[in-house]
Amino acid sequence: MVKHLENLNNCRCRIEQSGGFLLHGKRMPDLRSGARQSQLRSRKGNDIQDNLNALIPTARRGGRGNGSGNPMVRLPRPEPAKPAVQRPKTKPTTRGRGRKAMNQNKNTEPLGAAVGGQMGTGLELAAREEVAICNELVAIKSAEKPGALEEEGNTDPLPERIQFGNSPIYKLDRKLGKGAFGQVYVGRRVSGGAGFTGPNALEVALKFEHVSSKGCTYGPPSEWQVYSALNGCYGLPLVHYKGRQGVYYVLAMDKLGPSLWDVWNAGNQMLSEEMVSCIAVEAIFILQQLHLKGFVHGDVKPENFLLGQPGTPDEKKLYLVDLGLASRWKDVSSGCHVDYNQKPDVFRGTVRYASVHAHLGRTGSRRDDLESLAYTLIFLLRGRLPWQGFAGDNKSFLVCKKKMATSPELLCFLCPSPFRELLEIVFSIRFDEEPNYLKLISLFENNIGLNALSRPVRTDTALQIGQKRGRLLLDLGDSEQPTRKKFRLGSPASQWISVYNSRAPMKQRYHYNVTDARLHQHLEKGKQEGLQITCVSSASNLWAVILDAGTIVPQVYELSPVFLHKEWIMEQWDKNFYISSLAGACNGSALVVIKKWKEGFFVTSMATAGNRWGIVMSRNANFSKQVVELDFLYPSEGIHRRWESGYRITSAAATSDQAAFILSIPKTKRRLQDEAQETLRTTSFPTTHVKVNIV
Ligand SMILES: Nc1ncnc2c1ncn2[C@@H]1O[C@H](COP(=O)(O)OP(=O)(O)OP(=O)(O)O)[C@@H](O)[C@H]1O
Repeated sequence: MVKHLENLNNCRCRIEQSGGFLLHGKRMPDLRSGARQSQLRSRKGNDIQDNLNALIPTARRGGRGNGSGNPMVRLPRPEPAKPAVQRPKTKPTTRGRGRKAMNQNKNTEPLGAAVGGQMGTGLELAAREEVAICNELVAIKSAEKPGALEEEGNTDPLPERIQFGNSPIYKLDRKLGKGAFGQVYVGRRVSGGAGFTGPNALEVALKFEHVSSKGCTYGPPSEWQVYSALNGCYGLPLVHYKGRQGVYYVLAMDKLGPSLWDVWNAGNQMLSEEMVSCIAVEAIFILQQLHLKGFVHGDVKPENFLLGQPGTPDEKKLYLVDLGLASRWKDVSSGCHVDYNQKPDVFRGTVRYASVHAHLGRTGSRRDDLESLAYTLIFLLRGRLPWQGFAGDNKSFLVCKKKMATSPELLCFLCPSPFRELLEIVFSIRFDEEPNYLKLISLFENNIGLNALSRPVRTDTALQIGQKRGRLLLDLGDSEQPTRKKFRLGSPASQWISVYNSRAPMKQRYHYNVTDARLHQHLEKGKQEGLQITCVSSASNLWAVILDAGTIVPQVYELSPVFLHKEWIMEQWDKNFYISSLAGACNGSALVVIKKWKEGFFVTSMATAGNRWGIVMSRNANFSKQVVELDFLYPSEGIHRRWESGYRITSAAATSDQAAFILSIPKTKRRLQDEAQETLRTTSFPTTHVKVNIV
C-alpha cells in the first residue's frame, strides 16, 4: 500500500510472539512497561461504532444532499431506503458535553464551526456487505448542541439572593463573565464579612449553570466534583459553597480579576515576551500541581487563566478556572494511568487551542494540557495562530491538519527560542509519560530573571530584556533527555506501509509498479498456479498486488476506470461474491459508506483514491471487536498500545495527509495475541523485506 506519511526514515516496528516490541532492533522499555500495566487493568470496550463514526460526516448525515460538490452515489438496493447513516447519539462526556461551545463574545471560534467532515452522504448496498466513500477520514465532533445556544434558550431569571444552607446571604451583583455553560456574577455579602478572598470575603464569584444545560443532565455539573477533589490546589480559586437554587446550580468561589484574554485584548492584542514568559512559568507550575492531583484540565486557553482581583496583592497572580472538561489521567483505585483509547468522533476542548491528540479523539493526558498551553502562550505573544480563520463544517479537521503540518520552527518563527523548545518537547511526550515540568519551566527562566521556584511568579515580575539574570539551580535533566523523533515535520512524504502477519508457510507472490496493461497478465498467471489476490494497492496509478495460495475460495476481479464500478459489484453480490480487497489510483473517484453499526458489520477492507476513502464493511466478518487508529502520521504509539491489548491490524489505508488503521480482535478461538505482526515504513516498495518475509 502506498502511504503518504511523515518523512520518517525507514523505521521498523515489530511485535514478537512474546509480546515485546522492537524498534530498530532495540527494546522500548518505557513504552512496554507502561502499556503492559495498562493491559492489566480492565479495558473499556472499544466500540467500532463509536470509533468509526469518524468515517462519516456529521454535517451531512440524514440523507441530505452533498453540499460539498462531491459526487453523491446512490445505488439501487433491495430494501426500502433508510437514512444513509444513523449516527448514535453521543453520550455525555464527563460534563455531559462532547465538546465545548465558545462564548461568541470571546475570541474563540463559534462552536458550530467545530464540526469536521465534508463528505458526501452514503448509500445502502447489499445486505451483507457495504461500501463507503468519503472525501476525508476526519475526526468528527460530537453532535451535541452548542451549550451557548442552550443557554440562550434559558430565560429563567437568576435568583437575586443566594444562600447555601447556613452560608451568608449573597446579593447578585454585576456580571463577571459568561461561558458556553455558565454565567458568572459577583455575589455581594448582604451582611458581615471581610477581605477579598476566603469564605468570609465581602464578594464572591457565583457561577450559575441551568439545570437543563447539557452538563447537568445527570445532576450537578461534573465540575463540582472536580473542584471538591481539587479544592485548595495551587493556582485554582477556592470554592466556598455550592448548591441548587431553583433552576440553577450555583458555585460560590473566590472572585478573581480579568482573564489573560482580557489582558491581551486590552494590551493591543499582544503581550510582551517577559510577561508571557512569566505566564509560562507560572502556568506550567499550576498545571503540574493539577496533574499531581491526578487530573488534567482539558481546556487550557487564555480565557481560562485569570489574574487575581485588581487592587489586591494578588492582582498579578495567575489562576486557572473552568474545570468543566477536567478528567482523571490517573485511576483513583489503582493509581495507574488511565487506558489509552481513540474515539475519533469525540472532541473535547476548544478548537483553537486543543492538542492534536484531542482533535483525534484520544484519551486526554498530561501532554495535552501542555500542548494547549504552548498554543496559548504563542497566541498571547504573537497575537495569532496559523490555524485561525478556518470556517465551515470541517473547520476542526482543517485546524487539526494545519496544526499537524506546522512545525515548531514555523509556528515559532519570530518567537524566542524557549517557545520553540517548549513545543518540541511537548510534541514528543508520550500518552502516559510524566512531563519534565522543571525542564519546561527552566526554558523561560532567562526571560524572567527570577528564581522560578519562588511562588507565585507574578505576571509582572519580568526583568527588562538585556538585564543580567542569575542562573536557576535546577536539575534540567538534559542528560536524560532521550533523543526523540520529532513527529511534526511539516509536509508529509510518500511512504509505503506494509503489514506482516505470521502464518503457516504458504506460497506468496507480489508484483509492484504494474501498469494497467500488465495487471491482467500477472493475475492470470498467478491464478493458473493456484495463487489468488489477497491485497491490492496503488501508487501513482501503478499497482501493487499480493497473491497467495492460502485463499481457497473462488475469486473474480475487475480493473475499472472508476473507483467503484457499481453495476459490476452488484452483479457479483448477486452471485454471492463479496469484496475482499480494493484500491484506488490517484485519479480514482469516490465510494460511499453506509454503516449498519448495530447489525454486526465490521470493516474488512479500506482503500483510498486521491483524498477519498473507500471502506468495505462485512457482516459475519468473524471479529469480536474493532478499533480505528487515525492520524495524520503513522500512529505508532496507538498501534503498539492496541497490539498489547490483543488487537492486530486488519486493514490500513492512507491519503496524502491521513492514515487509518483498523485493528481487530477475532471471534474465533485462534488467539491473535499469539500471532506476530509487524509494520514497516519505507519510502520505496520494500522488495528486500518482502522477499525475506515471504516463504
Ligand atoms: N472566579 C472567578 N472570578 C471572576 N471571574 C470569573 C471567575 N470564574 C469565571 N469567571 C469569568 O466567567 C467566565 C466564564 O467562566 P467559565 O469559563 O468557568 O464558564 P464556562 O461556561 O465553563 O466557560 P467555557 O465556555 O470556557 O466552558 C470566565 O471566562 C471568566 O471571565
